[in-house]
Amino acid sequence: MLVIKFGGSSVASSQNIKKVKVVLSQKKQPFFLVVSAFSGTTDLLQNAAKQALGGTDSYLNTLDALKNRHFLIAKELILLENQADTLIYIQKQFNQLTALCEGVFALGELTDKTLARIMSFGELFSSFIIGHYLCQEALNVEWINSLDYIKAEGNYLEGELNRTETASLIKDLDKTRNYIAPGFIASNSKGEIVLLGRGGSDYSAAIFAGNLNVNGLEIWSDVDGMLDANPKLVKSARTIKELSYKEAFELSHFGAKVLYAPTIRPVMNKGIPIQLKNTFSPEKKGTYIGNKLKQEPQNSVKGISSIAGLSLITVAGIGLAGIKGMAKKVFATLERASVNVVLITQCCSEQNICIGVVDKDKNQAVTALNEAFDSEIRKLLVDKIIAKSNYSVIALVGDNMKMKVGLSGQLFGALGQNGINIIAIAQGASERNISVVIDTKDEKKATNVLHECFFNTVSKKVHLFVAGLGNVGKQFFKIIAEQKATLLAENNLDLRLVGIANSKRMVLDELGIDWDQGGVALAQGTEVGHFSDFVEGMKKMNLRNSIFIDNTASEEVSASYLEILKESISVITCNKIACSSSYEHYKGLKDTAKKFNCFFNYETTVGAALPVIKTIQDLRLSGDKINRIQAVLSGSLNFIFNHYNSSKNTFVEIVKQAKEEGYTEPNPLIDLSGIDVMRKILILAREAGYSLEMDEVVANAFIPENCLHAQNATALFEAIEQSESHFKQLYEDASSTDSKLKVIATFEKGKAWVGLEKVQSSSPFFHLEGKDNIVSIQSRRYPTEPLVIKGAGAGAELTAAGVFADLMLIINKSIN
Ligand SMILES: NC(=O)C1=CN([C@@H]2O[C@H](COP(=O)(O)OP(=O)(O)OC[C@H]3O[C@@H](n4cnc5c(N)ncnc54)[C@H](O)[C@@H]3O)[C@@H](O)[C@H]2O)C=CC1
Ligand SMILES: N[C@@H](CC=O)C(=O)O
Repeated sequence: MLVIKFGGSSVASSQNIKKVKVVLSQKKQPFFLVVSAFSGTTDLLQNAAKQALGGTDSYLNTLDALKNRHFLIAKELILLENQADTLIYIQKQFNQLTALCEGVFALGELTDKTLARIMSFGELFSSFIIGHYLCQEALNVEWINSLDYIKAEGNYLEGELNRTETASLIKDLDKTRNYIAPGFIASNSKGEIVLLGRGGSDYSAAIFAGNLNVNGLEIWSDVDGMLDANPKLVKSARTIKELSYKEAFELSHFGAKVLYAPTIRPVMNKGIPIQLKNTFSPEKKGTYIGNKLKQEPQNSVKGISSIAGLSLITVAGIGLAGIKGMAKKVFATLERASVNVVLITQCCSEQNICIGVVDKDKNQAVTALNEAFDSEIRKLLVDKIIAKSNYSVIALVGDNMKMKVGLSGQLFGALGQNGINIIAIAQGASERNISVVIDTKDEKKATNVLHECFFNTVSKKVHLFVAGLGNVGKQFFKIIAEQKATLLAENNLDLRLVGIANSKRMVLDELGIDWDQGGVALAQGTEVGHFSDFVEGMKKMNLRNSIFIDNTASEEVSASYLEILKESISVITCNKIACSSSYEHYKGLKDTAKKFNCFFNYETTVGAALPVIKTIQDLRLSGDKINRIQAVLSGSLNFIFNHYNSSKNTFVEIVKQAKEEGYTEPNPLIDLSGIDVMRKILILAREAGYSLEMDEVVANAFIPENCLHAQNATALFEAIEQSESHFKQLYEDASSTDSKLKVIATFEKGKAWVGLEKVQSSSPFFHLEGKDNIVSIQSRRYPTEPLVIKGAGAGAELTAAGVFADLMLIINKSIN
């Protein structure tokens, strides 16, 4: 014999009940069928009772709607000539139900005993209707009333099973016949109705299964089995194929609603396997729970469960340390107050015991504890006891977690990397469950982080927020659009664009924006008042593995890094403003990134994609000391002076060309004035370990005053045009001595300076072609022959590639 239980959604309509019949008719052995109420019925019955208690007659409408639904389903399933018995039964039961609600209405009183009676009708209706239908379909089932077989005592809404009496009542049932019985309901020794708790139909089925010692228990619902995480939180949650009883218990206890936790014990004791199946996809295997696990689990962690609505109560104080019986007093007090303890932690100093309870119990628990410890509180041995709410518990579950070294480290590391604070930790000696308490606002993020961390078949999502869709920004989008599929296939990485902003608009979309359509999405985005709107949106989304990328030249955007890093969101930038702002701010950004377990990468601020900053950092890390840096750091200025020939073209033509080719800053005055190079040498000096400020960098401007004061690019071009003779003079002075003009930045002995110099063919800078940069570093290890980095140092595509490299560096360090 099999015991088979169908949940509320499986019997929600006549069509669904027909599917149930198909499943049953394929069974090759007798079955004992347990059904839930048609979905939503128990809630409506409870509502009707509460409406009646509230003194409004709206309960009558609720009951009417329920009656009509039950009549309708019965009429759709049962042939006209067979309907009478069923309809009469339903009508009689509804008469009783209505009378009960009228009593509640008249008395203004609703006891648990009455509520249990009212809520018991759903399963009685459903089992009776389905039983008659199955008989009509020749499945030959006998309807029995669970009230006559399952005995429970105590709380009317969540009774405690009387095992002995239940066993003696069930044992005489005939295992060669088919039965149907209502789930959820039992009766006590006085014959009153007692419920088995919400979800109790699973438990009813397990009680029948255990006592009849059947071959198996099947639990059919509208999901494919037990998932490895809550699918409402984790879209990539997958069905677990097999679980031990204990694993299933841990998972169902901690929130996996597909199986009511008490269900496991009655069948586990007899070694009866449980199969979780989907009524709407019966071909799927579902989840097997039992002793005979066929597959060696690949992952030590089988599932991640979570429950919200937890309050933490801390009993703390010097009076707790070393005094025997304090813990006993805490738990005895909570037991007397009927408070269920979800989680306990105590540190070895014994100065505090932290208890997790569900929110609804917190006031009761706090009052009881404060009363019990009144004398200790008065003597200041124990602090006044308070509860803090809005917490969630997340648990990793798996039998094979035992003795797995490093697992907790992985758990804490993954959460820490995403800025998720762990408030309390609990791990049993069985090591089957490690639970952490976190703020509920982080529950979804944490569950996803852990799911990606412990189930390596799931692709890892990286959430990207990008500011700037200009020259560099567009190239960056293009690179990702081209690389996305390869990254997914080869690196299991899903780079998801969840936010874009430019100076005018922004879009935020957790589901992801197409990398090919960034511009289109942005054009339809909302207008941005201030960049802080975008930052607020990022914070609110609170997504795991978040990275912000600044492809702008904006001061406003760069001013937001600190706030972003404090959210544990890494920052990548090619914008030089933040790194060349005050030393204190620059240092603060680096320190904040470390403190909040994230990264601040800005390799492209010097030499575009050339590995200049990384090289200096590595030299220092390995103990080298930088003594001197001499460099050509402006791609655009090198391009301009390499291409300007006063007899063939004008200076303004070349500057315009440099801008068009994407080498200059959005405002080319930043290049021509020397500011861009000053910023760069300042950044390099700081990376070399010197706390220099921008106003300490000495620069000799080579453009005339009228150019220096131009307000925008157009005005600048006009001013340059008017000053052609100045530039011609510069050119001729250099070429008359076979020299070339180079803007050279130098850092030496704690000082930095920038200037236009005439270099001769003997100089290593003489042959620097096109838009190239060169950085020559002298250090303790490279005292005479410098370490030289040379190559193209400007261009949107190269810079975007450098930004992408910074992104992959972060992903490789933190996510993979
Ligand atoms: N072109 C190159 O070779 C290199 C450029 N860079 C840096 O790349 C950055 C970007 O340069 P380009 O792409 O040429 O500039 P661009 O002017 O073409 O694009 C700038 C983008 O930033 C957006 N933006 C401006 N203010 C904003 C704000 N307040 N909020 C949001 N978005 C804002 C603009 O709407 C635009 O989409 C600059 O900081 C530059 O120094 C760094 C290394 C090399
Ligand atoms: N405008 C810059 C671009 C790179 O930082 C330059 O000319 O080098």
